[in-house]
Amino acid sequence: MPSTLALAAAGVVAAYAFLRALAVFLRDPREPKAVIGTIPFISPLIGMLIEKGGYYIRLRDSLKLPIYTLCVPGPPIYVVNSLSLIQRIDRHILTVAFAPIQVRACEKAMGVGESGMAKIKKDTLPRAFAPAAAPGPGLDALNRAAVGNFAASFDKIASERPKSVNLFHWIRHEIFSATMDASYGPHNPFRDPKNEKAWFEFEEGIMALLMDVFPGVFARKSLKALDQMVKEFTHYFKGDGHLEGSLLVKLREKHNAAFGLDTIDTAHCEIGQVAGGVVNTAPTVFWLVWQVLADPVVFADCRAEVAKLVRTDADGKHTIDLAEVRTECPILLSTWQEVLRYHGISIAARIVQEDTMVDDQFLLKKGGVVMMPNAVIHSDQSLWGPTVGQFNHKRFLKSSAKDASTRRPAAAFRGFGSGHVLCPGRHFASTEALAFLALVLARFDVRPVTGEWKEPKKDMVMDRACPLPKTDVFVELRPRDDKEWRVVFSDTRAGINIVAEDLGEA
Ligand code: HEM
Repeated sequence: MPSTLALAAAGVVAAYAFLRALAVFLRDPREPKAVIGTIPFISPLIGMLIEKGGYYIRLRDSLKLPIYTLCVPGPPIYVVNSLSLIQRIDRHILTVAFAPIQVRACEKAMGVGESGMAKIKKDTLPRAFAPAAAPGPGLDALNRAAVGNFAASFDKIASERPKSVNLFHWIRHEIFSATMDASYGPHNPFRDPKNEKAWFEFEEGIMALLMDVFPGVFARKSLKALDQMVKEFTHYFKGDGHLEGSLLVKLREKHNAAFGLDTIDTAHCEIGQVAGGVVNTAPTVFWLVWQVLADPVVFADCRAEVAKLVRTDADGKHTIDLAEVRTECPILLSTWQEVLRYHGISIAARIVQEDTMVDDQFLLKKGGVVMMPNAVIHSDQSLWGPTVGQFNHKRFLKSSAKDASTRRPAAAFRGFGSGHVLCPGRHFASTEALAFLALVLARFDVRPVTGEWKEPKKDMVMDRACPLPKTDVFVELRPRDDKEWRVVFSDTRAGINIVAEDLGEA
């Protein structure tokens, strides 16, 4: 009689053989090579959940493949490692599409109702606000309002001298309140701290809502916060608050109405716009500020550049025009771009709409998910040269172009996406980030409370452009002088051109 142990062992072996065979036989041989892992279907899932963005770097280094298939329960996931292959996949706009991701976000994360979803699924979503965020008067007005918000907040902090803050929480609050005020104007619902609190509660559960696995259990707080914010936005739009808001919000409302969405669905959709406006900017600005403050060389270069923007009257009053960060601060700009390259972890995801052959070489099957992790491209030595692993704040300076050790091919920089999915908020966010940094450097001496700058561990979350800090960094903000500061933002109608498409190199 076989022992229970032997029976159990035989069962495990049979189950293993079955799963492995399933993983192999369910595939078409023309699909990219499969990663099955030690436990078929489960190992890749565990890698994705535990290592998050770091998993794809590890697989890139161990597999050395241009593209591979992660065999997980459900549709296959195709992960792309090669920049040239990404560019070729990008051409299949209709069959390897971004729109289904947006549709899923509307339904699962923003909670748009049935009738709204029927309209959204039928037609493609309008890219309503791109003109308001492109270089021009609309963008200038938006950045001017955000900068005005920073200036008022910095005056207040200076009066509370010296003030200790949790660096990430402080930056997240400043970016959030400036961006919301600039977007929604005097009736901005987030001026009420209870709504700002609701936003941060919602934000934590976005991934759980998108995954749609028992959201009532795993994202309960987020769903409650969503309800509260939808009520506030419904009130905002019904009361015509948007008519006093930015061009951005006015255009969005107009397009939603033309699209046939009612006020409640518009309020739901607006939650996605808030997410677009802040979830990536806050952590990216955190790493920018961290990188500049923690490295004495970067700090000295950036502060010297900002000092040139400050004009001081005979009575000691300072004036700074923060529109000049776009045109007069090449080192700040290069540092920003290097932060997006070095720390960036965005993953561009697309859904395969019908079987698609890429270059007669790789089959992407209908229903599959294509993932293109930026960190994989941004850390590829064959693209960036031997210094790829180093943070070099001058990498993107025009004068560094001749330095063979710091290559920087324009198309390999994917911090704001590329091709037909290019971030429309890139000029706004870049200007906002540099203006914030310039103001910190001009107005405060910032010291870590522990006496030393220690890099926080990174949470490589999959729904942000940069990692979230896992540990707190407390700093003391000490005003550099007692003088009055006049912060302005002149109309220059300039943009911040760092992606290949803006540089005319795409
Ligand atoms: C540092 C800040 C930001 C970063 C790093 C960032 C990054 C990105 C990236 C990488 C993509 C492409 C995603 C993909 O290929 O799947 C994207 C798309 C997008 N971003 Fe941003 N973003 C930032 C700020 C903003 C802001 C401030 C807004 C809105 C005002 C915004 C709105 C959007 C929208 C709507 C899309 C989708 C574009 C489309 O439909 O084609 N982003 N962003």
